[in-house]
Amino acid sequence: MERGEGSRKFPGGEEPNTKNASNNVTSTADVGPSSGPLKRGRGRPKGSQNSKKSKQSDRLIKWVPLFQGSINKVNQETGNDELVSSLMMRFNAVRRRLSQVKNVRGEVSTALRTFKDLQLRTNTKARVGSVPGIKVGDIFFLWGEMELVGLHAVPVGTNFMKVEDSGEDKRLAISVVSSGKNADEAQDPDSLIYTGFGGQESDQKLDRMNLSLVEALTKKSVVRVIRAVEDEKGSQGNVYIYDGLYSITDMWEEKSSSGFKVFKFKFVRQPDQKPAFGLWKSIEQWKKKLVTRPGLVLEDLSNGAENLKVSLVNEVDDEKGPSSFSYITSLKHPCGDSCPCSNDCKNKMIGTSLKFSLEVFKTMDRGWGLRSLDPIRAGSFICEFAGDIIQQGDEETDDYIFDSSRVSKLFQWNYEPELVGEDASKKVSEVISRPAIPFLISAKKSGNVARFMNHSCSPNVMWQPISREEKGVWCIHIGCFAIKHIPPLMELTYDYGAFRGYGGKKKTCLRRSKKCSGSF
Ligand SMILES: C[S@@+](CC[C@H](N)C(=O)[O-])C[C@H]1O[C@@H](n2cnc3c(N)ncnc32)[C@H](O)[C@@H]1O
Repeated sequence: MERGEGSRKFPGGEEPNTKNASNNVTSTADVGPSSGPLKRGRGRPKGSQNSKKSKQSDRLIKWVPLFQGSINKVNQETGNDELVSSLMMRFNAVRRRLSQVKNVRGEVSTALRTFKDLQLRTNTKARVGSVPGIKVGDIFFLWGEMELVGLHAVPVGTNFMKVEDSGEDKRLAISVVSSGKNADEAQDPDSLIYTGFGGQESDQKLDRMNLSLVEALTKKSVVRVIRAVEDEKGSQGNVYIYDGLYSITDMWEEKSSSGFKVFKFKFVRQPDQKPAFGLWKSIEQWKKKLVTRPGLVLEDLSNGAENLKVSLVNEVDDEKGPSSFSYITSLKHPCGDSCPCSNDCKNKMIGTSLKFSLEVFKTMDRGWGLRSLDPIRAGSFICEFAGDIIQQGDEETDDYIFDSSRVSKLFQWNYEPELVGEDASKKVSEVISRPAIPFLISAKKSGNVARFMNHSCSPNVMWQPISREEKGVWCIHIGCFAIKHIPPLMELTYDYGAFRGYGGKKKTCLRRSKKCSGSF
């Protein structure tokens, strides 16, 4: 089978040509832990640390990086969640790393500029139907990410593959991106009217992409639909939502506003798929207050303390809220107030305000949890951990402890150093630094949204403790960063960690992810 239109092939070892590379733009706001001035790690090449920032930014990208997903033949066929999330994580790590170095023109690269040049080698097999490892509702910020995992291989429009039919080669549509620009595409979460390819300067023709859609209609073959929506948090670009499988049920011709013939295709969503784009539409309506948020208990749990409202929602039972606590927005140190640097911190990694609309919600079996109404891009800063720094001793009976010795698990962002001209023999890692002096924070009496984050053995966020001296005072900040793209309303969870420096009893994990270790 061949890949559909728009796929690019680069022979092994060959330096890819940048000319055809095109991509959507990305925001530079979410450069994540790997870009901050606090990067540390084993094996980091000299000059890449913060203190040597100038040397790092002197480094040039001299060739166009080629991202190889390293998907073997078996994985091309079967795929799985772990493979997809590892690919996406590595890809985003490279994207962020590229935003820290100079490009061939000698300018400090922005994700926008360099990413246009980042070539992908995807060996993922073109297929009809769902793609292993990709779930309905998964989000992407670049069409290149969709290409990488084999979901959709062209920047816009229809992706098709060649199929043999009674000895004849035909093209069959396998996925489409609906831009949502036509009113018909944007409104109904269960169907859409999709306009064929071409028609801007002449009549549309029934060939290639359009013919592949006709073939899918005739064969009653399912087509993957990706809905594009504007990325409100990014400066430019789209978020792409995988909305599951659709069937084409009808097609007809119309005259466009410019008077040319266009083909229209009616797509209907297959039943029994979890809501994806539909959920986004609901959130839009809740935010605009066109519809009341079901289960809303409180509009703002922070009572104005946060820059954005933190809603409290219970769609599970009658509980009216968590046990009482004081809402604070930063860490309280034992003697004196918060760290003096919290308001004028030069550290870009950690902001003091919320960037995403967060919601505390009642889970089925793990008390209250935290999620976002906005999509969160991998690497984004989410919030700080607020609470009281406490002495060892009281933590055994405290469910709201942040134990710095438990977050020291190795976590790597930069998996492909050679792509950005770094020494591949020395594994560059974005190891979470363990502060010299372990500490405990309790968010039992005072805390912020972070106190509601539950544990998962397959987490989507991680905490980065940062300690440094500022104005003669030893300051600690704990920043929470997304390690994956997180769709709206997906619970935010982190790995509480297996190692407990201060003792404590184990609890049974009820999250039951595929990699669940049973307890935390
Ligand atoms: C920091 S609190 C999280 C918020 C808490 N769910 C609440 O209602 O306030 C930690 C506590 O939540 C519960 N919890 C968190 N993750 C869990 C999991 N994966 N399975 C079972 N209980 C969990 C445990 O009771 C744990 O001690």
